[in-house]
Amino acid sequence: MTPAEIAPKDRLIVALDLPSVDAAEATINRLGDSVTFYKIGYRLAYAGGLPLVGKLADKGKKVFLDLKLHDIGNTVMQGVESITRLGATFLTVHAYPQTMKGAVEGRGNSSLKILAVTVLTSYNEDDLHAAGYRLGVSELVEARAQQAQVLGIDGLVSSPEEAGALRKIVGHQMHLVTPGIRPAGSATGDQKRIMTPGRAIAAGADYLVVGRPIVEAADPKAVADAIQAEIAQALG
Ligand SMILES: O=C(O)c1cc(=O)[nH]c(=O)n1[C@@H]1O[C@H](COP(=O)(O)O)[C@@H](O)[C@H]1O
Repeated sequence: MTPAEIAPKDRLIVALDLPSVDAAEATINRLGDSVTFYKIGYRLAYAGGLPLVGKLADKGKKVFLDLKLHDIGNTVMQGVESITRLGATFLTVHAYPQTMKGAVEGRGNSSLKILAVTVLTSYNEDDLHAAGYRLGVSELVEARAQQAQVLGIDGLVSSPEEAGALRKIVGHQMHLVTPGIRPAGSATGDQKRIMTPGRAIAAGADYLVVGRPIVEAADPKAVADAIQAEIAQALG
């Protein structure tokens, strides 16, 4: 599917960063038909949430399984091979060459798409430096994107701040998935490289990942609907 073919509604991915399967199912029910794409990450996956991947897929929803794998290549390959049977659409790995190579091998010809996390959206230049990196944020994001493309990775996770530059590097061959989304006026939390939904879409993002602004809202559906409207408006 080319980016232009992704329906505006399907571009919002709601991060179900909730403490239990019951809490996740309550949020999914409140969001109803508004939301078609969910992300399951550490918090829910390690709280018994993995079977929810298949359950949501059976209901016609798409699932982004955000496990951010990183290990020796063989272990990543075997883990991803197991994950291909869960019914997820996207799976994250960290954008290290051995890890990405293992993930692509493990994914094989299955329908699972591998997303490489370039530089986490909670990191700025100082955080990268403290972690021992020589490159700045944009240089490291772009270098990793180039490696990911050569290795056959399906998509990239970055902040929307890098989406424009990434689009120039990878064209429309790879999905660009951007967390670090904050509707105007909402709390930033630990995110450092952020944009509003409309600006992220205008910058070239295909999919927006939104967690706390929706799942911690008094009315999650109202916030999700407003973000969907902002996405549709930005797409014109
Ligand atoms: O891979 C991710 O989804 C991810 C990558 C990244 O660089 N930054 C990032 O925030 N995420 C995830 O995206 C979600 C963002 O959540 P909120 O900050 O609550 O909107 C969380 O589930 C993060 O784990």
